Amino acid sequence: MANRPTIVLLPIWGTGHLMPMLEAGKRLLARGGDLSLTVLNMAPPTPESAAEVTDLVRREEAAIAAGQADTIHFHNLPIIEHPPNLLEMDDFISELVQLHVPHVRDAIAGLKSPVAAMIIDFFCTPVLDVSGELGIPTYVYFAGNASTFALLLSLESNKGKEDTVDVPGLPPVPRSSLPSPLQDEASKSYKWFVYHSRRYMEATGIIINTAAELESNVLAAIADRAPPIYPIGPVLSLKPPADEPHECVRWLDTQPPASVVFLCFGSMGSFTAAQVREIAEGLERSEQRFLWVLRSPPAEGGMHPTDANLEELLPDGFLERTKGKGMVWPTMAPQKEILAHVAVGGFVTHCGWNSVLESLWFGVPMVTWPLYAEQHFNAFTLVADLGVAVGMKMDREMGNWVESWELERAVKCLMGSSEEGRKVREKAMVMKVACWKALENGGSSYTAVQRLYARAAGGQNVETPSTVEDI
Ligand SMILES: O=c1ccn([C@@H]2O[C@H](COP(=O)(O)OP(=O)(O)O[C@H]3O[C@H](CO)[C@@H](O)[C@H](O)[C@H]3O)[C@@H](O)[C@H]2O)c(=O)[nH]1
Repeated sequence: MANRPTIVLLPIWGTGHLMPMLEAGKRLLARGGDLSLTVLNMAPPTPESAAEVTDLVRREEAAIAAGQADTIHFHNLPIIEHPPNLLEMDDFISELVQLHVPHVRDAIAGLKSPVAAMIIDFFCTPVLDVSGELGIPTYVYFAGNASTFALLLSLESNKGKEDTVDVPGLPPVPRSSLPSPLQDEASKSYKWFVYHSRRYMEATGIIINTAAELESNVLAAIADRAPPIYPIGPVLSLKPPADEPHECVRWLDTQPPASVVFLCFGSMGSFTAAQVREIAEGLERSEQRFLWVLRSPPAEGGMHPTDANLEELLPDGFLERTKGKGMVWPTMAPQKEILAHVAVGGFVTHCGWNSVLESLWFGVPMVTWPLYAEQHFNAFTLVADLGVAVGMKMDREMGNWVESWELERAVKCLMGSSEEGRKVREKAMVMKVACWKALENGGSSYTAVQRLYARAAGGQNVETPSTVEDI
């Protein structure tokens, strides 16, 4: 049907942002109603991220053709000249979004369908000018967790604080755990985040990829300081297992239950050759079984990690000595399938929020190795608040350097018989149950999607609890 009302999604590129927003949109569609989604795609700034987005859109379009025809439309925004690549990543994204504002206005004006609502990425707040002008209810989609949202809301009240900062619902947060852009209050990135956090207040609602049970203290503490919050997660894009299992999965099939520690560092994580050697030594000494996704730093001028040359990087004889007990995989791996495998007992992660949710979904406890973005802050909350991870000592000034003995200690602690490891494993299982329940019919996230649908799409006959405590 050509003119059914549409919900416009405005994601930024990158798997960690685009996929969860699309999945959230699909959850709204799944609630029925005569509704479609229109995804406005900004041109990604690098060939790698462009390939990633093209691939994703192609797969989605194939799926739509196979059954969901006519409900999701992809609309490419015009290619614009990028701001200089020398900017910090967060500045770059915010400035790029700002340059897109007139094109978003034109794209919406050109739509044949009436726009019921917009859902925009949390970097896209300049677009609130357009939705305000056109009178379109607009929701901010927060792809990170509620704790990070609460941190952004409290930026200005924490200005000038030296050792720790106060985030509603959390224990005092050491400044050293703040995301890098928020450590320097004079920086442009910091100012951009203050800008975004002020503009969140103009949104019709805030959708967060979390479950009420995961971050109940934080959600309760910010309920009256923000527009209505919809914790609808975990929003994961889980696919049925491939017909032909991946090589990593086949290798896991040969390992005992809960015996393997999995190491993987997101879409952008990579290490220097010296750090790779340190990891190898730590893993070998830990005597734990492992599956290690190892990627090398980006090529000059690039932003994405490259495939690793294992022969060059790993210590002499490492692969031979760890044969049968360890596997090193030199490129992206199917992380969700791996975390779902019964042989996996622990996860050394960069603490990207999607990776954390995927780990909790499968009840896998973690060791934290944050690298960039808000990951140091996530690591703090995973250890100090949620209790689902073992922390590691690292030198942030030295590119998040971790000594081999520290990795050895943390991995043994997570996988072995220590009291700390036992508690962390137990808590991860509790969170797994909470996450699954949240998505069940009547669960907290299920109900939050109902509330959102009722408001954003004008759905009928749905229960509408009015506060976070109600869900
Ligand atoms: O070899 C790999 C590596 C990654 N993934 C997947 O890629 C996604 C990675 O997402 P995430 O863990 O969130 O990491 P980033 O891609 O680094 O995500 C960015 O966006 C997140 C959400 O805002 C933030 O929490 C992160 O800090 C930020 O870096 C996950 O679904 C992984 O399963 C794979 O499947 N295979």
